[in-house]
Amino acid sequence: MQLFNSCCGKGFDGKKKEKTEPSWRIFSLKELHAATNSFNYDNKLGEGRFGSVYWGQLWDGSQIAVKRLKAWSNREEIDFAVEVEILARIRHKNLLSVRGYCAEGQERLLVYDYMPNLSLVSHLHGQHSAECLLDWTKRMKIAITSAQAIAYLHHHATPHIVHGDVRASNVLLDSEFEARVTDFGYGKLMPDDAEDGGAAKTKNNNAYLSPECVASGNESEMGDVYSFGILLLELVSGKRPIERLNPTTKRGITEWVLPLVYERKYGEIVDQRLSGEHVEEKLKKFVLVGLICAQTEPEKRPTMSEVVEMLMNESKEKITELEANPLFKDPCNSNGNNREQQVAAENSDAIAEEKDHDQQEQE
Ligand SMILES: Nc1ncnc2c1ncn2[C@@H]1O[C@H](COP(=O)(O)OP(=O)(O)OP(=O)(O)O)[C@@H](O)[C@H]1O
Repeated sequence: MQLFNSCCGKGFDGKKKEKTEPSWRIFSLKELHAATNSFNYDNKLGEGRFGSVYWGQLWDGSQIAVKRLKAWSNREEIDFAVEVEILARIRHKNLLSVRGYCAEGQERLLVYDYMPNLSLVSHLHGQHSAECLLDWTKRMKIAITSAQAIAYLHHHATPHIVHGDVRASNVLLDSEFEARVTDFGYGKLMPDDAEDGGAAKTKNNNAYLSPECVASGNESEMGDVYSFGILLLELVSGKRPIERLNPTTKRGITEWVLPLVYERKYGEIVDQRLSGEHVEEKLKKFVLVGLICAQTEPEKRPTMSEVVEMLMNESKEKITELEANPLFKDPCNSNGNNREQQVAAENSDAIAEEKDHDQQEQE
């Protein structure tokens, strides 16, 4: 606890913080009760696996989102404090880091800045989806900035952090529709004995989870890359990561996108709500990068830094290079080509036979 008190009112790194960046601190339960109208139902923003999130307003007028964790029981308090401190140290303009916490009695609460444009999922599939506020330019910006945030976690944060839960509901949007990736590093923070621990996570997170992560239950950087690939395809197409085709059949987004890429039908992949405002070359690049990230074999996936580089690279040669990846060659079509060659060969044999036959008749 000493650790936290010594940090109150200052950034951890001791550098002068910008005015817009609120300082880290411990909140009292009383203060959070006052801010959220005693966790009133009307203040509730939603509910995740680890608890409910409430909108609140502090005495200085600033708006916060308070995550009230459930099932906090047996762990030592210092574990919570230490883990929260580690996460709160991680600062990047496209990450939504925890702003403070409250640990009183059985209550454990995490405090964040309130994001007025809520989550990406609410714009793609939820309450804001009909308004279509996310135009093509905003989507590209969200893709690049969320990739940068995850790359920062993987390659620059100390310690390096595996997000472990990359998905559209964890990409929040600020007033400028800039991405703020949140809920990173929860694997360590959340208690092992939480009533809906690992199993529920695997179940709920299924659509974004890499095959190796489903098999082993272990999170990894390559697993984050896979999840990001799914997120990218979702962002471009506006489709859910898994679609139910009928009561018994489901289809993953890659299963739908890949055949369209084989036929180079990118225009059928893009979200039809965007009514043609996309740039063809950029659309192609985002789709190809999404699929390259969401490959089954983890060793074939790029790192998140490479993903950022690919998304930002404007050269046409790079797109041609991406498109030449064997992943985008239709295995059936190559059989089809063989078949075409076979049919052509059979036809030329038949023509030759016909010629022979004609010649014989003339003789
Ligand atoms: N800082 C915030 N500002 C605005 N809305 C928020 C904020 N944090 C969370 N929310 C909203 O609160 C709801 C619950 O969030 P929470 O992170 O608990 O769950 P989730 O991300 O939907 O699911 P999971 O916990 O399974 O990852 C979501 O709809 C989310 O958009």
